[in-house]
Amino acid sequence: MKRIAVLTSGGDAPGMNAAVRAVVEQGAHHGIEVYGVYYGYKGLVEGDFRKLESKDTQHALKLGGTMLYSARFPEFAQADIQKQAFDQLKKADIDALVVIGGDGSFQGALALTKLGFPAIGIPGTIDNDIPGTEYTIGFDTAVSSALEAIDRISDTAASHNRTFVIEVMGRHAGDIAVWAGVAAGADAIVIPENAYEMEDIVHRVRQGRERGKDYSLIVLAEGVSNVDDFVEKYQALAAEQEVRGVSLSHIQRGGMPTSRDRVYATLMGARAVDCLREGKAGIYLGIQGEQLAEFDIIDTLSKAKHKLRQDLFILNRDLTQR
Ligand SMILES: Nc1ncnc2c1ncn2[C@@H]1O[C@H](COP(=O)(O)OP(=O)(O)O)[C@@H](O)[C@H]1O
Ligand SMILES: O=P(O)(O)OC[C@H]1O[C@](O)(COP(=O)(O)O)[C@@H](O)[C@@H]1O
Ligand SMILES: [Mg+2]
Repeated sequence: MKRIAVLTSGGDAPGMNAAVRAVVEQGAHHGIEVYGVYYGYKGLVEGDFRKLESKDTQHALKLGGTMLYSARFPEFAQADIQKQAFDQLKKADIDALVVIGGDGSFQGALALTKLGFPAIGIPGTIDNDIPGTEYTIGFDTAVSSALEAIDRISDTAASHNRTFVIEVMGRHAGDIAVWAGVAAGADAIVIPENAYEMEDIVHRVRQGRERGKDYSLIVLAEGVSNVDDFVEKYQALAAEQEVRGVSLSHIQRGGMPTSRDRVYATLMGARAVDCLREGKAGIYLGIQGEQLAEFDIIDTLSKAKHKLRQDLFILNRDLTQR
């Protein structure tokens, strides 16, 4: 193996750069040239490749976002477009590809592998919504950023004895909401995986106030509802409370990656190169019980479901319920 390429795809996630850097350095360690593909699958089809050296990735390692840029390029689901990418890779004399992204991006990696071009995935998404792996690059930073914002909100919430509903990201997954909510000591966490009754949430918040709490926090996952609609329905049942809603939106997706995101990204970036050298493809990497693990894209992505930490959700519910 002489030359491999790496791309980032889907929503960017803090720590993606650390994974790119590990691919570049592990490649160099084995005498393999590494090319960066710019703008995900769009750049793959257009042949937007540039050789990466240590100096290109050294500083980026600690930065959020992705130095390779990213794109949502739905056209890549089409067979003729995939063939164009295959041809570009062959033309550039590239032997294998590392795809850093989410479940959608892994489908692209699988399509290329089926065409006969070896590709391997690294989970990079703040949502932590990929089956098999307990962890995705960017999740830890996103939770920390959401928590910092919630902590700031709690200062002003306390000063005015208000109830705040804070909408966090996660598309269809409640992981960011659960982790940020537990860490913030939220009065309620509302996620798409679990049904909820608005009356129950109002009741729980009222109980908290009766126990002397100064303010109330409800962490809402975006997959349930947008925050304005939720606040309207909540306020209708809790006329005595002064309620405010805020969506943290893309604030959660930026910023310098935490040490955990950088370390796991580095582990997975290096392992991806090793896997390709061992002839593995059509798989993605992940973490299980703090250890690196490998998952078959076909077997795991379509057949398994991502497991949310329900124990943490239940813990929070028990702590805030009488
Ligand atoms: N079924 C598919 N087949 C091939 N490529 C796909 C498929 N689904 C998504 N992709 C590619 O992966 C990109 C990222 O997917 P997306 O779902 O937006 O984000 P993520 O990878 O973070 O889940 C898409 O824009 C598209 O280029
Ligand atoms: O930035 P966009 O394109 O509006 O997408 C927002 C979505 O992307 C995410 O931030 C990350 O999702 P992916 O990593 O799967 O792309 C989701 O939490 C959110 O629903
Ligand atoms: Mg996704």
